[in-house]
Parts: sequence; structure tokens; C-alpha cells
Amino acid sequence: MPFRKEPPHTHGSIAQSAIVLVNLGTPDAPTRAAVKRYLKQFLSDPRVVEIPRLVWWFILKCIILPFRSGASAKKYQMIWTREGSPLKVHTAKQASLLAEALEERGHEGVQVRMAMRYGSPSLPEVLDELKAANCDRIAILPAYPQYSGTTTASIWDAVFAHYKDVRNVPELRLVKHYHDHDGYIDALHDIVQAHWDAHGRGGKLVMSFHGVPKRTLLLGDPYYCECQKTARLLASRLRLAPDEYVVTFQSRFGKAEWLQPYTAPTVQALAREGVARVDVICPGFTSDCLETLEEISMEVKHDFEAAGGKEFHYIPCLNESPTWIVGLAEIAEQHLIGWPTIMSPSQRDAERRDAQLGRDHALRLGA
Ligand SMILES: C=CC1=C(C)c2cc3[nH]c(cc4nc(cc5[nH]c(cc1n2)c(C)c5CCC(=O)O)C(CCC(=O)O)=C4C)c(C)c3C=C
Ligand SMILES: [Fe+2]
Ligand SMILES: [Fe+2]
Repeated sequence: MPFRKEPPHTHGSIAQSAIVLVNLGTPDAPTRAAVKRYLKQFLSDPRVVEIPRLVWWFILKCIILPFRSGASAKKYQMIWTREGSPLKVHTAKQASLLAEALEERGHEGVQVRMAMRYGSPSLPEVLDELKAANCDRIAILPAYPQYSGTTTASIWDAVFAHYKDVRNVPELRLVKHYHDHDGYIDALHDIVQAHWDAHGRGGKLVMSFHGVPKRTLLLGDPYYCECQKTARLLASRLRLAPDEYVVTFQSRFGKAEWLQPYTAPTVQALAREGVARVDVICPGFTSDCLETLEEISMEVKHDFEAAGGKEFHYIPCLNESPTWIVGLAEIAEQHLIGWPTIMSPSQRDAERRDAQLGRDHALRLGA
């Protein structure tokens, strides 16, 4: 197999470390054409839709893309901001705040980038850019706290596919999950507590996670269990009794059964049982996006009120909350261990001397 052309190895150059914060992706614009392009790439991923390729290709091309693209574009128009899609805006800010936080914690020269699994900036372009910046150690940090084959592993597929025809592959670290990490749970706790301090407290805390087909759980995907563990840890940090919170799953796609209970029917049932106020948080989303700002804050709110509920409080995602940036830095730091990102001045001098020796050696070789 031919390998991609790359510049000759530079003897004696000082390799850098990098972190890539990878999120799902989002359309480039809230238009039918852009949403169609995005959905086509997303829904063609065999990790996301597992039905036989030819059958799915037909359904996607003839039914899903023609009908869903326009409807989804209208939803994106409702949440779009002047800076762009909320998912991308928050992920970009998180990446830049993470770089600052790592620097404050004494890490030198760690390049932090955001990338999207679908859409832009794409993983391949970001990984190429890091290669050009001489990054020979890369930690891939998915924006998903809970591992799922449908999301996390799909990022890994894209990373492996990218390096398949690269000769000099960097050292890679893949963060699998952080659903039970103290920094993540603390950040969730602070967001809920701040909301309660400002707006009082409802009768029930609904923790709504993105769903996946139930079949994936039966076939070994740990996603459901990781969501349950996050919920349990958050409830315990908030000192909630079991009857004070409920775990639900949203965003069902297609006709198959997904993880249950579904969010919308659950809040409707709560309203009918006389729960006047619900507080809803989406702990599996680290950035606000279409699924939280439109589906939860608009559609599910409407369902709750139509069933007789009085007050629907949506609690925002972690976004750029200060405790979350600390949490992200702690998670990143655990995966930087052993990489020379913190050096004493004498270690730094030794590294520079060694690089010079490498360059002298290269000159003697005529390289
Ligand atoms: C948080 C983790 C996510 C999992 C798990 C997940 C699985 C999953 N999603 C779909 C189908 C769609 N998801 C869509 C949007 C969307 N999904 C996530 C996250 C997870 N998805 C996010 C963050 C977003 C929002 C993106 C944004 O631009 O804001 C969409 C597109 C929107 C729409 O048309 O409704 C689809 C479709 C499947 C099939 C799946 C698992 C099998
Ligand atoms: Fe999704
Ligand atoms: Fe949705």
C-alpha cells in the first residue's frame, strides 16, 4: 500500500504533545443543504446505524435525507447563534480554556485543538495540522463522558483510518470515558446546585441522556450502565433520595426500541401524577446542542406543559463552567502522565542539548 508523502524526518527536533477534544459534529450552516451533507456523513457511519449497508443506503438516500434535512434545518435555525452552532462554539471555547488551564497547571507547550467526528474541523485535517506542528504525542479526548460504540469508538475508527497510510504515526492515547470521574461529577453537581440556588428546587430532577438502540446494550455496549453510574454518583453528590430523581433517554431515531424510559413520556407522566415542576439536566452532553436546546428545552417542555405541568426548568450543560474546565484539565492531565509536558529548567536544557546533538549527527550523515 502506498504511504502518504510526508516531509523527511527532522533529526533533533523537539516533539510536542497535543490533546484533541473531539465532539460529534454539527452542520456548517442551518440550511437544508448543509444539514443534508452533515446527516449523510453522520448516518452513513456503520457504527451509528447497523443495518445492512445496501438496505440502509436506500432508506437514507430515498427517505431520511430528503425528509429529515429540511425539518432538522428548521430546528437548527431556532438554536443557531451569531457565533455559529452552539455545539461547535462551546467545544471551541472549552478547548481554548483547557489550553489555558493546562498552562496554569505548569504544562508547557501542550497543543489543544478541537475536532469534529462529522463535519468541520474534521479529525483528519486537525491530525495533519498537528503533524505539521511536530506533535508526536496525541491524546484523543472525546466530548462524551460515557463510552458507546456508536460515538467514542467511531472517533477511534476515524483516527485509525487516518493513520493507515502514514509512515511516522505519533504516540496515541485514547480516552475511553470519564463517566465516573470526580472532576466531571463535581462539575455536574455545581451546575445543578447553582441552578437550585438561583431558582429554587423542583419536585423531581430528570437526568436525560441521549438514547441508543436497546439492541446495542444486549450486544455488549456498556453505555447504558455508564449513564446509570453517572446518575447514581450525581444523585449521591446532590444527596438525592431515589424518589427525587429519574434517569431517562431522549432522541430516539427510527422505529426500533431504544433505551428506556424515554424522556418525553416520562415527564408527561410526572405532570399527570401532579408533579408541578421538573428540573431537567442532560449529563451526557458536555456542550449544549440541538438535542438539549431544541429537543429538551422546547419540545419536551411543551410536552410537559401540555400534560398539565407548570414549571419546566432546563439546567444548561457544563459548557465553559469553571468547575468543568478544572475537571477537563484533570482528565487531560491523567492522560498526559509520562509525557514531558512539565520539565525543570535543567531537564529543558538537557532536551535542547540533546536536540542539538541530533542535528549535528544529521549533518554528519548528510541528512
Ligand atoms: C451524547 C452522545 C450521543 C450518542 C450516544 C448518540 C447516538 C446516536 N445519535 C443518533 C442520531 C442523531 N443524533 C443527532 C444529534 C446529536 N447527537 C448527539 C450525541 C449523541 N448521539 C449530539 C451532541 C447531537 C447534536 C448535534 C448538534 O449539531 O447540535 C442527530 C441530528 C439531529 C437531528 O436530525 O435530529 C441524529 C440524526 C443515532 C442514530 C445514535 C445511535 C445509534
Ligand atoms: Fe445523536
Ligand atoms: Fe433529537
